[in-house]
Amino acid sequence: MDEFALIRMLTTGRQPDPRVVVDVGDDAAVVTVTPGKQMVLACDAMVEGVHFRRDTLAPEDVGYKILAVNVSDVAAMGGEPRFALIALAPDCAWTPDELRRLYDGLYEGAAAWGVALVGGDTVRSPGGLWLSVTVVGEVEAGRALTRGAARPGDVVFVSGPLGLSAAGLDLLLRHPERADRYPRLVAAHRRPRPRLDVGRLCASQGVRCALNDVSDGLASEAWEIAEASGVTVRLYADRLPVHPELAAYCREADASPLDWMLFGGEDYELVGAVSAGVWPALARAARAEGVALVAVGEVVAGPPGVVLVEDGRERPLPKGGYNHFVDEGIERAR
Ligand SMILES: Nc1ncnc2c1ncn2[C@@H]1O[C@H](COP(=O)(O)OP(=O)(O)OP(=O)(O)O)[C@@H](O)[C@H]1O
Ligand SMILES: Cc1ncc(C[n+]2csc(CCOP(=O)(O)O)c2C)c(N)n1
Ligand SMILES: [Mg+2]
Ligand SMILES: [Mg+2]
Ligand SMILES: [Mg+2]
Repeated sequence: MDEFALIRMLTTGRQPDPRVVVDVGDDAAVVTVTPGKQMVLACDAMVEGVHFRRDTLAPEDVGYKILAVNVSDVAAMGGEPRFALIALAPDCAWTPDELRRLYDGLYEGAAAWGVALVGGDTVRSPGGLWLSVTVVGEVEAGRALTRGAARPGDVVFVSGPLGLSAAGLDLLLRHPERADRYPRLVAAHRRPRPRLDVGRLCASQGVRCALNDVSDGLASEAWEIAEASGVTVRLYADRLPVHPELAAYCREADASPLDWMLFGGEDYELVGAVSAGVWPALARAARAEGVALVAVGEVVAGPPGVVLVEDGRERPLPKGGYNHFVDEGIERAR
């Protein structure tokens, strides 16, 4: 199948979207934006062998996940996703049918999150699949939630349990025969759920709120907030919500839930900070929508960084977590 036939196969047969003025098929897409809103733009890539392997994600999961991780960044700004472009570079081991299945996952996510896929690029990779999505979202002017908005006295919260995706990956790589026993761990890894509900809730309160999505691990994302805000973030180990499946798998695998919760990554939950005065109303508003925000720490004045309180003792937490060049050796090779 040649390049043009492949693009046609992957992109035809969709319902027209009234927001899209010029769709796939021209030099660029043209779309309608909402007057008075600001655009939110994010771009995240996934690479075979780095973000997934053929035995950890099915083609449908790869398509779903590349959109989910991009939508998650829009959620972390308090925005709503609208449009997406995808650059796709398969090697010759990927069949047209597998790429079609990848697009099935992509379109499933697009329908779930209100995203119109308006274009992309298709090139050949010399080895392994590489793909990158650019997502365009919108937020009410002046309402975007940044990493730099945390202040001493704030409550630090998370939108749900952490460490599930990393434990799910460990399970899929080391004990695939046990995967059926841990459906939540596997789902967290293969089908992350971007927290648009939480991002929108935080933005709708009209209050100062720092927000970040957890892609590299809670420790790393809390560090990002601490550095951008010029504050110290204090986390309490015993306040981090431990999912029962994570606890059960850790008992079986003789692993530490805390390590996965702090450093595992790919959670795509949100971590935020709001003033202690605002926190009860935010938590109540979330509960009314069926969302359990969990207070896991506080912001204090001090050098930018993160500290962890465990068994009554406080210690500095390194900016550990997933880091492409540290893990893959560029940093070490210097
Ligand atoms: N090659 C690049 N050129 C320009 N800007 C970049 C580049 N790579 C990343 N950025 C920008 O750097 C900032 C941080 O990017 P980063 O990828 O760390 O955040 P993230 O997407 O939230 O995290 P993750 O990729 O782990 O999900 C973003 O503003 C991003 O757009
Ligand atoms: C096969 C395989 N090995 C390792 C991992 C773990 N992993 C890869 S990238 C990343 C952080 C998020 O990516 P980014 O920072 O690029 O957004 C994590 C935790 C995986 N998913 N699959
Ligand atoms: Mg990124
Ligand atoms: Mg992010
Ligand atoms: Mg990252």
